[in-house]
Amino acid sequence: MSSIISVANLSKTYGSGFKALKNVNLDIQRGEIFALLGPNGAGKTTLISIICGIANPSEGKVLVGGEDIQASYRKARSLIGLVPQELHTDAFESVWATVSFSRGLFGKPKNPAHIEKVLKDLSLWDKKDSKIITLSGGMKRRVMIAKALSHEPQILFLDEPTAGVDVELRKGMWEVVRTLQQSGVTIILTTHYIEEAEEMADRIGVINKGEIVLIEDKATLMQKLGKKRLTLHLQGKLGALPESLSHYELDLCDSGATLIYDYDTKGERTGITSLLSDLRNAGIRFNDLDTTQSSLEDIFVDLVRTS
Ligand SMILES: Nc1ncnc2c1ncn2[C@@H]1O[C@H](COP(=O)(O)OP(=O)(O)OP(=O)(O)O)[C@@H](O)[C@H]1O
Repeated sequence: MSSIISVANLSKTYGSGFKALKNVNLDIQRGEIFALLGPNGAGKTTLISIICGIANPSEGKVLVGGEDIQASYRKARSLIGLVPQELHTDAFESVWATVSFSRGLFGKPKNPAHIEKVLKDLSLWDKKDSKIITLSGGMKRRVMIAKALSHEPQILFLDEPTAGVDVELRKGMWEVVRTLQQSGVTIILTTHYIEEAEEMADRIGVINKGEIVLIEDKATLMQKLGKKRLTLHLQGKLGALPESLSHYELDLCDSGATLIYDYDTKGERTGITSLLSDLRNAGIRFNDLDTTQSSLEDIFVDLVRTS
């Protein structure tokens, strides 16, 4: 895959002197769904605003489809559809008029067939003549997506697409996003919901305090999540591990009172049975044991705490 967005050494300092982005480097691949995770105030909206040409960078460069977002603003911007966090539409206009008007803003000639396809893809076709004010919250969100797609962009930004939305509606939205990806659109979404990133994304990026602290394929991340930890609370303290256990990757902690063994739940063998038998043979006894599994949430919380 080739990159459709390339962000290099991007920094943003607001007028107040606040540094909202610090040397961000990020490439978005054509056709992928990329989820940008981060706590409140991490810089997600600032990053999206700069890529979409709404805010200016203090330093660095952004290319969209090979076009510089500042030097070739109109060309670069026409490749992007943006669905902002806040829903703002003219309450008394019809769905059809609202979506068609958005296309006009990009200077594109009328194309009723495209607007019809977008409304059908988003299950809004039977609402095309309804006034926005009469729609449910979920439908209004879909109108916002239809507006963003009206000028046939190659890239769609969804800023917190399911914030404050109930579970049913969130799942419906995921379906919509998948359909859009299948139609060839590259999607970048920001979210607070780890579950959403886990469910939707091909790659996940984590931003904290203006810095990208992780970018990883979801599959690789999930593999890391397949690890489990067995903790054995020993009866007596152990000075060192006996030679007979040296082929296990064990950690002796708590001044020799706890033994830790990490294993792969997806591996062919976990090694637990033989470890327990070798421990018995070595005369090492324990009072208790527990197992824990790390989740994307743990990784996220850890990253955000330590960075
Ligand atoms: N115009 C501005 N002037 C000064 N500081 C700003 C401005 N806009 C945003 N900030 C600050 O920059 C930081 C990043 O804000 P941003 O909105 O990008 O975060 P976010 O990750 O999108 O947060 P949220 O998840 O809450 O939407 C915040 O501390 C915010 O207060």
